[in-house]
Amino acid sequence: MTGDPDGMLSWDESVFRDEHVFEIDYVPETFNHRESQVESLKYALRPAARGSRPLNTMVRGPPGTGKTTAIQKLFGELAAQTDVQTAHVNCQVDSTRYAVFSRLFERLFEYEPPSSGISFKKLFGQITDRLIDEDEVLVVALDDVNYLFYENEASDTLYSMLRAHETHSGAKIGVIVVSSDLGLDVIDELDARVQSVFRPEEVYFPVYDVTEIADILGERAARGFHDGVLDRPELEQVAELTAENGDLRVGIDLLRRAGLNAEMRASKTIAAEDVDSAYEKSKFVHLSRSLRGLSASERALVEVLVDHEGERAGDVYEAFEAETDLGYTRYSEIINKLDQLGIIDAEYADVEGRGRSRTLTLAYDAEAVLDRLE
Ligand SMILES: Nc1ncnc2c1ncn2[C@@H]1O[C@H](COP(=O)(O)OP(=O)(O)OP(=O)(O)O)[C@@H](O)[C@H]1O
Repeated sequence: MTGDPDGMLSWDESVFRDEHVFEIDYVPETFNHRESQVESLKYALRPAARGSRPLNTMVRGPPGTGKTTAIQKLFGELAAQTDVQTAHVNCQVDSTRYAVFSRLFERLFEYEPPSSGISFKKLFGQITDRLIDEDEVLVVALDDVNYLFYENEASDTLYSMLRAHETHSGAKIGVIVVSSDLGLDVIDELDARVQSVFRPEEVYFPVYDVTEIADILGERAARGFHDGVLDRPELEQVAELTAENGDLRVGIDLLRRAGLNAEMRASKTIAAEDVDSAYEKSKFVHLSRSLRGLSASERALVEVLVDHEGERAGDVYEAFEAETDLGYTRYSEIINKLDQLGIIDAEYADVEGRGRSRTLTLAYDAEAVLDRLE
């Protein structure tokens, strides 16, 4: 970087060489520290490259541990080197069986199924016919599959997919289910009829340790910042804060925000204070992501809770009903989902004279939640 020697940025300078590398959808060039997981996935997928049905796989691990990235990388390789069809479905967005299969249709045919709505049976038939006619193998990654469980759609979705080769002879579909909800026992929560046909290979993605985090983020910083912008002590500071949370996304967001903070001070280098103040926002990346996927009524409950923290579920319901007109059953389902997502805590407590009742609290600072709902 050129400029005056006092370490100040001039108007036409930036600490960023390429800010895009800090964005959420950026697929990194190098993907270290996940060698054994990638090997296991390759082993499961290898039959597909030979034209056979791949082994079904269950990928588990906390948020931000590289699960999606590993699959994207392997799908990219399959697309470049084989005829295998791959489909990555984000179940946070497509959270019903119909939506999932619409996405598969779109992937294979390169246009959306008719919006007038065709029956599931027909949609499914068109997908399998296509695979049989073209003699293609399809690998489906159901990413964030926990969302299908929250909507009670997981068993139906998997059952159709796993039995495709029986119901439509010759259709070869393999599935990779990906869950970052460690409280969810995927197999246990499926219906018995699904359990009897689903014996997946298991691949676990543990959190990265602080050394691995520093290595990965150091590499990202070298691509994203100009030389000399981020020194070792600040990189280590970022790595330690990230390790506290375990989600690599926190670290990537932290790098970008710390860079912006340095620029705000017109400084050519990131200082410890830039990292500290960035962390006040970056530590909430997970919350932001969870909130983004919520429906209007789910958001409404979060909003109601901001004013009714710590109250009993029955009392909170009155305020919720006034906002949404929804019944108690749906209300209970929403509580369960928000609890599983870690946005709220719903804990049973004994209430005098009224038996056991759930008390609802936000799992995060109310102000941080409100900021991110807007
Ligand atoms: N080994 C790695 N090398 C480089 N970047 C990585 C690595 N692992 C993860 N990342 C980056 O961290 C971020 C989160 O990774 P990813 O989305 O793959 O996590 P995930 O485990 O799928 O998370 P979630 O369960 O929340 O969906 C991504 O931006 C990705 O680029």
